Amino acid sequence: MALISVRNLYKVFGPNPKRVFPLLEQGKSKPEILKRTGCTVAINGASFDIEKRETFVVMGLSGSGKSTMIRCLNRLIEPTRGEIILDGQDIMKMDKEKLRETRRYKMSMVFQHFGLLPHRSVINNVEFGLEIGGMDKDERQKKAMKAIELVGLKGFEYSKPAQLSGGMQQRVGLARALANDPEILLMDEAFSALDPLIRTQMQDELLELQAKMHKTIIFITHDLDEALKLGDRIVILGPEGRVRQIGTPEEILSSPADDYVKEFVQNVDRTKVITTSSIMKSHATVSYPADGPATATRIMEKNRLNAIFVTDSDRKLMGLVTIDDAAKAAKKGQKDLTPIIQDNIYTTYPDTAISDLLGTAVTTTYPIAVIDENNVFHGVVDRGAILAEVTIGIDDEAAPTRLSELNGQEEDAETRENA
Ligand SMILES: Nc1ncnc2c1ncn2[C@@H]1O[C@H](COP(=O)(O)OP(=O)(O)OP(=O)(O)O)[C@@H](O)[C@H]1O
Repeated sequence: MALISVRNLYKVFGPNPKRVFPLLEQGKSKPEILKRTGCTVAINGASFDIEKRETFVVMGLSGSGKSTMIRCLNRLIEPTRGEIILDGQDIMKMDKEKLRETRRYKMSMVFQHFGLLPHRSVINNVEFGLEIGGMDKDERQKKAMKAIELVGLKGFEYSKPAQLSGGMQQRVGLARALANDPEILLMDEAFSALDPLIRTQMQDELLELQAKMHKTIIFITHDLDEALKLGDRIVILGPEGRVRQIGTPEEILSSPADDYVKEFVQNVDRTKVITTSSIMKSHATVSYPADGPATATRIMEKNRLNAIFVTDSDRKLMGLVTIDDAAKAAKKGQKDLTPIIQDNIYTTYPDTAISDLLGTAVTTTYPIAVIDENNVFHGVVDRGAILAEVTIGIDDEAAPTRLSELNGQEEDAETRENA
């Protein structure tokens, strides 16, 4: 079951927002509705599920409703209509006390501009929420220290925010959100105010932290690269506050739902996002010690292969034999594959980005074997599939031309001139 389930969520800002719904049903646009009613449709019928422990990115251009969306999830902004179910409980129906408890213990927020109290030290900032919640001093300081260590700020606990760089201030913001160990982190453009280098570093650190913490993270950004890097799944909001697509980075890049998303993603370097698993193919193997050179030769001939991978009885990859070696060994009557197994072959993992395979792809003669962390063989990626991914979307106007075509064109020109 999803941790958070959002159904038909609407937020309309302005006087008497309910009168906007008939206009929405008639398909009136956001600017038209604003003109006619003075109301702004910020979220227009959004539905999605957020799974436990995933990083769910809400992505869209300025004004598409991202901040409104994340604030509706904890009702910092009161939705106009819809349902938000958190762990089986309807947030829309919670009374003030229950809502306060949910905000305090279940979800914490990290803001773009850090939101730190300037006169308080790092540790006092981090423990602030716990203090408000009435936790005693020893316990809250212990929790705050743990969070400070987690974000790599040990040694700075008694500094004031103004003494820290932007990246460090945002670490304090993150530590403050983590201090009460909430299940859900709401991060609103949390890295957008940082210099590009620091921003990249914080993204990497968040990925590392998340690998240890396994929180459910809802991360808002207007930056597609950031969304693709951090998101397990991404929801793309259109300018009219509608959900345009929900999917993994690979799904969004490979099959954009409409022209809006297509335009969004067209300049992204796909090879950095698409991973080996999406272009992996199955490949014939022989099993050691059951199969010998004669079987290997037969399978290669049947499948028109010049080499075949060898696995042990647990499908662990041992190496590869070529058809020449296998045929020679079979002719000599050898039964054992061992002397002809080559183990100087290339391997990769299912989650490796295709861009990391390019160098190998142009040098190796054989497909690259895809294995998991236990060395179990899953399939192969070949040069053709890698190049196909790299060349998608490349404008081929200046591509090489066949010599015969060039000659043909000259002949045509001559014929025209003579005519
Ligand atoms: N308090 C408000 N009153 C009226 N309109 C609002 C209010 N807050 C947001 N809006 C409008 O709602 C729409 C969505 O705004 P929102 O801030 O959620 O978008 P966003 O995607 O987060 O944009 P940005 O990245 O610029 O913050 C916009 O058209 C905005 O002008």
